[in-house]
Amino acid sequence: MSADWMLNGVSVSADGADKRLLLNDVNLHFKAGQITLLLGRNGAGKSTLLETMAGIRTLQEGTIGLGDDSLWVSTGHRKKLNRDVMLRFGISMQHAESQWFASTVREELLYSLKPYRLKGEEANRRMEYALAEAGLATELLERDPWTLSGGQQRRLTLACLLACEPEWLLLDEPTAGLDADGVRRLCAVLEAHRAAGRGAVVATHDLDALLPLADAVAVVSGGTVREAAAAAAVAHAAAAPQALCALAELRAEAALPPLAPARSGGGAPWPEPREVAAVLAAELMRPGRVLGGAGAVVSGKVADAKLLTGAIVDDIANKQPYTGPSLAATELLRPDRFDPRALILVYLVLAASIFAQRTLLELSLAAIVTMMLLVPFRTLIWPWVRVIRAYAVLIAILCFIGGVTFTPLSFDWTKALPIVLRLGKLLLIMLLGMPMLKLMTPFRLQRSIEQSFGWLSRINVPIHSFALLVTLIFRFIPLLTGEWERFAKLAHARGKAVTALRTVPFSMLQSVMIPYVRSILRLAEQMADALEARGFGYTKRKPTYGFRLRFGRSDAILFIAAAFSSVLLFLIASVL
Ligand SMILES: Nc1ncnc2c1ncn2[C@@H]1O[C@H](COP(=O)(O)OP(=O)(O)OP(=O)(O)O)[C@@H](O)[C@H]1O
Repeated sequence: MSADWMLNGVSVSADGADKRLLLNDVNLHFKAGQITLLLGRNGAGKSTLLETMAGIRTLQEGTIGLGDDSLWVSTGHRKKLNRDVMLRFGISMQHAESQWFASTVREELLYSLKPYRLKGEEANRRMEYALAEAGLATELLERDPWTLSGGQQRRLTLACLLACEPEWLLLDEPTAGLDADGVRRLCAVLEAHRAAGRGAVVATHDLDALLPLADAVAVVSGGTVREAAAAAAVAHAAAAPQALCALAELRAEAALPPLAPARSGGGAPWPEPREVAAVLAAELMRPGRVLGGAGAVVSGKVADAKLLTGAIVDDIANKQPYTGPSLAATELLRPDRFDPRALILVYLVLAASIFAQRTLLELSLAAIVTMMLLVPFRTLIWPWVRVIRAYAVLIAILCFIGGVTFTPLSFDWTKALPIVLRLGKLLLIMLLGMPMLKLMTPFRLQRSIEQSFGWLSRINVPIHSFALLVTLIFRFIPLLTGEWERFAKLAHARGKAVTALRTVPFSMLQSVMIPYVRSILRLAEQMADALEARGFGYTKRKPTYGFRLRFGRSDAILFIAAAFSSVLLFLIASVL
């Protein structure tokens, strides 16, 4: 029998610019020997919850434990993942393809098994067993996972998990893309897993397939989780005694009307699903009330179960207050809010005035003006904090090296000052550029170049090629970093790495570099195909654009604010 998962006061925020809370004060107890379903609308936070349990997301607050062991352990002032806990569970992520990087199915399976340090024979036995359980032929072992069908890839994710024989299965949408046989196999695997005293947490929308299996259901909504029922929120025909028991419990509490006269031709004591759903929703909303025991029941038909669960989820979700950033702030940070031409003009104007500053006082004033202009966009700068800090340290070191004299030992400030001025100006210009990357998409940037300088093509200036090149560079930088983050995620989820999240451990670098380059080339190919489909690269045919940029009111306001600040800085520089 394995141990229970305990989540206490778990909060997680987004990695991105707005840092909004994705999970807020989640308290959950997943029991070993049970299958718990995570239900909720799209975007409710189910995947986030699973990834948090798997240690792929940093905890803002709270603790996660498997039995007596913590997922995160303190080492000095830092927290580190607990490898022992990592080895006890397996996670399959929502999109099967997001977890591939090896060139064959065999290598993928071996990669999952690597942290368990098994002997060759045992590893082979596990691979064969896992493939058979997932219903994949051994001939597929030498195939590239990317060339498998969607359903086969989903089966392979299951095989990768089963090969490791984990105590806990964390599954995100495991039935997506599976055929009927695949679903049957998955259910059989889950039932066997439970029978062995092990546990599973499954995020799903597929109630038809998985609700009949579930022991417990938790409803995720707006980043919080309510235990809809300690036992399955819905029981199927096979669990009728348990279901009847729960129904009786509700009746005993007068939450449901007493046994109704038998319905037409029937004799079944089931109330209408909608009736039960309404009662349950009311019960769940009652302060301090969480349904205990068997919780709630509905007719043996799973279709009815859907109605009930849908009603609960909708009801809870509708009562969640909106906790994201203010709409005005979100609006301002939208990548299509400003015309890229306005942003580039603003940048050039401000950069010129920063370059014109000559003294430390002038530079300080330029810094104040820059900071004031950046306040509304500050959340777009947070992700760069480490880079900024590293650059500031570099300035300090270079200043020290430039200013220090050894005969006699002293510090000559006049020598250090030019370094501060030059690198300080660069820092301010760099800060101004950081939000730009998020405020315009590569495609809009390309449009802006073509719209403004398209006329040059009439005199044979290759402006379209230049615009395309700029777009590709802009698009490729996030692609490189995004792909690296995916590899770091894999290193933690499948490689069981315990280094800081978003980093690949040194020991794994060698095995990751070639797949990384291969993956980038594959993405580049996909991108080239997409561009070609839009008509790029054909000189005789105009590409399809779909929109035309317009210099609007908000662009004008931004430009006026920047121009005013710039003139002010030039004036100060000439007066001082
Ligand atoms: N890295 C991130 N940065 C910002 N927001 C994020 C990030 N990851 C997830 N989110 C947001 O968190 C919310 C929850 O996402 P999650 O993928 O957990 O939902 P879900 O319940 O699994 O949805 P679905 O049923 O569609 O799979 C969504 O609003 C999503 O946009």
